Amino acid sequence: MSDELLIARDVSVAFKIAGEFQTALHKVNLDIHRGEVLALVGESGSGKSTFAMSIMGLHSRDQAKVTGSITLNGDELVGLSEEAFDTYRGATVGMIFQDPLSSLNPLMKIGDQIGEAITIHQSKKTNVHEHVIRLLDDVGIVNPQRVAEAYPHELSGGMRQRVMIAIALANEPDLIIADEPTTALDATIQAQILDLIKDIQEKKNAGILLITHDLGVVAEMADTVAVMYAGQIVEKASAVDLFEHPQHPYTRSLLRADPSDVNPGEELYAIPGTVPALKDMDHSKDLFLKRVPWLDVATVEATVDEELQDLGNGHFVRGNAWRSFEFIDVVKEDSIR
Ligand SMILES: Nc1ncnc2c1ncn2[C@@H]1O[C@H](COP(=O)(O)OP(=O)(O)OP(=O)(O)O)[C@@H](O)[C@H]1O
Ligand code: NI
Repeated sequence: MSDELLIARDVSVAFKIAGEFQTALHKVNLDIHRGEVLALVGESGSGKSTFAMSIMGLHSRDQAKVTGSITLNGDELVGLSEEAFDTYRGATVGMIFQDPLSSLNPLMKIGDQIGEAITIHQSKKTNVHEHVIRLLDDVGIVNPQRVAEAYPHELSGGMRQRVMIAIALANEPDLIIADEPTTALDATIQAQILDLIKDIQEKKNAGILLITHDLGVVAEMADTVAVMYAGQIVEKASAVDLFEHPQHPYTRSLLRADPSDVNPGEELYAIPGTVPALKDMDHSKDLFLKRVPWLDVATVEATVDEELQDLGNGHFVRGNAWRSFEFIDVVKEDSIR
């Protein structure tokens, strides 16, 4: 497809822990098209940020081994030198993180920081100030002249996140990676920032990789959803399909455990157990089976297919082992247990 922006194929990442490489990400395949918002969801420790960091070349060369292929606009990123990544980062990919305060320089005026982001990647130094003001205006900052003169600590959390977005947009990137962009913000501010990101995606036709724990955010923002568990994609589908016809037990469990979906007085479903430690991740097994109490694990010890199964309509799911079982809906399961 011609509007293909990011193509990740068999991307694996291993971290050197106590002298040994341990797999944190196992053969991830994902595509992001221009103008598409792809949400990557999964519990803490499932490997979401590890994937994002491999797109941005932020893994340490000695401590992490990245394999497979990631192309952006057709250019291969895996194996690029630090220097090559420096120029490409910010120019082609913009990043928005959870905590803007730690990414901003406390000693530098906002306007200068945005200006620096622009000048690093553009040879023309003319009218940097004008460009800075326009960017601040673009992200909905009402008094851009004044904010350009301010220091980070003088701004609220929501304003700082707007500034980070302005920096991410400074060079009109094709892809924006937003890793928990609103987790640290109040609900009202969160909604404003999400609107802003949505607006940018529409106006600039940028592709967005949105990493979040919040399924409400996914429902509102995402075109496509990829569900990650223990370093693997276990399911991916259009957002509508995923919410209406979740297949993998992990996806079903996540949906069931969504706090925004629970009625007052109702107990929230908690997925039993935890994501396995890296050393315990045998990717030839369905690593989630242990955490589905209503399946008889002993009889489902079968290995699972490496490839995601194509259910049609862009809906993919991993693993056949659990499918031969009469699957009891997670919701009903509560009353059975
Ligand atoms: N630099 C590193 N060295 C060693 N292990 C790491 C490193 N970075 C991540 N890991 C491990 O890789 C796994 C995946 O971590 P990652 O941060 O990608 O998860 P995540 O899905 O982004 O979680 P969260 O939702 O908490 O941000 C975890 O077990 C983590 O401890
Ligand atoms: Ni993360």
